[in-house]
Amino acid sequence: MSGLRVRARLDARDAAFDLTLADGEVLAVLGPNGAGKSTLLSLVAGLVRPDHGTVTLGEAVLTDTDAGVFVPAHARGVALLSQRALLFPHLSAAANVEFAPRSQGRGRAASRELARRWLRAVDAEDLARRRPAQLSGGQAQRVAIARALAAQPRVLLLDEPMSALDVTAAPAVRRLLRTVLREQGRTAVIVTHDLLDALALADRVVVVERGRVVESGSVRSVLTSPRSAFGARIAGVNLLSGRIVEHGALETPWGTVVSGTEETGGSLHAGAAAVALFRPAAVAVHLEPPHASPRNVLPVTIAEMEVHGAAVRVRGAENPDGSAALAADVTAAAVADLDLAPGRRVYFVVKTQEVQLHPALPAPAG
Ligand SMILES: Nc1ncnc2c1ncn2[C@@H]1O[C@H](COP(=O)(O)OP(=O)(O)OP(=O)(O)O)[C@@H](O)[C@H]1O
Repeated sequence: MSGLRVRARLDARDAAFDLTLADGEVLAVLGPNGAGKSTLLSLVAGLVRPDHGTVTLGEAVLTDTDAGVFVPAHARGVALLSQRALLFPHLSAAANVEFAPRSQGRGRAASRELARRWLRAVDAEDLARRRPAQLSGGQAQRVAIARALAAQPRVLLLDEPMSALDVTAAPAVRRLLRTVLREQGRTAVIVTHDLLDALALADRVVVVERGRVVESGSVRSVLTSPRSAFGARIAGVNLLSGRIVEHGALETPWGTVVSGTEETGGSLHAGAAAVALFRPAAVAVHLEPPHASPRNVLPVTIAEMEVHGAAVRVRGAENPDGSAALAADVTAAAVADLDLAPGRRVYFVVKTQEVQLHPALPAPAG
């Protein structure tokens, strides 16, 4: 047996999980509030004991209720990173990172060297002497990532690691996590509310509802053919699939070219299979194509309109490849001003910086 396997029931929280994770796989866990996502991480981390079941990591049995096995959290080879960097407030950043190897019995000099290496890896070397109170949220989270990695965990668990960061700090942490998770081939489980994070960071996604895994597959498959209520709700993101034709530009099979920004640091080369994602709220609807650049102008025939929260969601006809129609969220005033109605030919206009380009993911595993 390799990888992580969880088969556990926790009755007090009405949770019953059965899932496996291959070595080197990154799994994103999505689901509504209170669905049991954190509970799943707690079961793996050894923070809660299931009423019944097993948690295994490769050959190691971490939990086995029948056999009376429950390896304590610190001895599991599992690191948990939460929303807020839980650094020791009285220790410097460097001492926080050193703590992990020290508590595993490494010598002082070796621990110090490891801490330096990991702080450098998260681009926080110059913060080494600062106390947590002197760090911004994003800086503290980078130090917390260094501390988690310095423990050399076999599995990294991340509980909404970007949700407490402001919008300016989140991209750097997301880029760092992308390096840590995707390029270093780590085994990891990331709980997130953000589908775009799932897409940027994970190989596979599971949707958790009421303490159960209700859907599992590639992020794209969950996006394009959701089978759970939550999957359908989160699929409210526009997605176009195609190939990169030049840096920062994707062409769909029917010849539409969309420009966007790549958060992955320029790894998408011409010919690469990719997806472009943008939120309906980022789309403006025009009756004539605007001339201002840099903007994407997508001709659309309105198929339907529906009230969507405080906005009106305007949906185009299905794309030529049968993928979900593009959607725009506009104000009711705009609907009236532009006289929008089904059948009308309009232009969906979206700024380049609102479009995220990502590599297309491989087919779902299992
Ligand atoms: N420490 C706890 N003790 C008892 N019940 C808990 C505890 N933590 C969570 N629960 C309950 O377990 C259920 C699952 O909660 P959990 O925190 O795992 O959900 P979640 O999917 O992580 O939610 P959120 O997205 O809101 O963080 C909820 O009904 C919650 O009230």
